[in-house]
Amino acid sequence: MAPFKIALLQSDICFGDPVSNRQRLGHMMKTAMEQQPDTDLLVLPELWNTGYDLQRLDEIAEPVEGESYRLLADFAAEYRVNIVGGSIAERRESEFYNTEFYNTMYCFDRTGHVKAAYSKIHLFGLMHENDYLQPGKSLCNLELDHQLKAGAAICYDIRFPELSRTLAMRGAQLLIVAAEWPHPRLHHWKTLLTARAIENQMFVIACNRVGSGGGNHFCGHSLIIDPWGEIQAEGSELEEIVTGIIEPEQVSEVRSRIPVWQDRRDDLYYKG
Ligand SMILES: NC(=O)CCC(=O)C(=O)O
Repeated sequence: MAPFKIALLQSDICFGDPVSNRQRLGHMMKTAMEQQPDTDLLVLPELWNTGYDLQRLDEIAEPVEGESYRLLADFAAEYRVNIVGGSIAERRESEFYNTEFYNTMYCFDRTGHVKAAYSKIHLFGLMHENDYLQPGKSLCNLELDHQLKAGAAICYDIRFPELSRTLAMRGAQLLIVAAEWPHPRLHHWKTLLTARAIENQMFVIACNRVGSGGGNHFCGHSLIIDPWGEIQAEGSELEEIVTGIIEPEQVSEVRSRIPVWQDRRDDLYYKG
């Protein structure tokens, strides 16, 4: 399997201003591809179109396949690159004709076709998500370039090891995380992501935003972690593009060194 070149777009986000955010992220995606034209995968942060301006979702959330979605799809096709589009604040009409809002990640292949969609399943009460958003109802596994198996998570999701374990058991060799993770929990961010990599013997790549908004100051420190738990690349707390190369073979190599998959005691674990 060929090495995979990754760029995490660790951007700031303008609170409640999708037009500026599309300009900002559009520019950053171009810069990433100019700096490294053979990049295989771009990853954006969580809620990059609106930030956490949840009170104004009625005004600023986008319809399904709205402008932010189109920006990502068109860019993926033009630059022949895979994109995991962080997440977008999205509006949907329910079957009862109510408007509902979701925190949704779209993943595009190199032709601009959507490969997978994932709406955040664990809503984060500390940032009032459960007052405004509906939780997603399914998990998300996907395949990049028909060779690299991945699973998706959004921010708070990384606190739930059952999620990454399930994605890994469904074949994921790579966990892709989009986040708006604030201080003072930088230590949790790094520790949880490293634990997810070590316990599942998988790559973890995580794109966090920087800057401030809605009373939070976001940590940055986007990470590329290998299946042995070593940090291959780490962002600062400033806007930047964090890059790295992952070698998919390392997953089977690490899994053969410590056989945790064979040694699991599924017969004893809690099943609900
Ligand atoms: N946007 C989020 O889900 C933030 C999660 C977070 O900060 C945490 O501590 O968990």
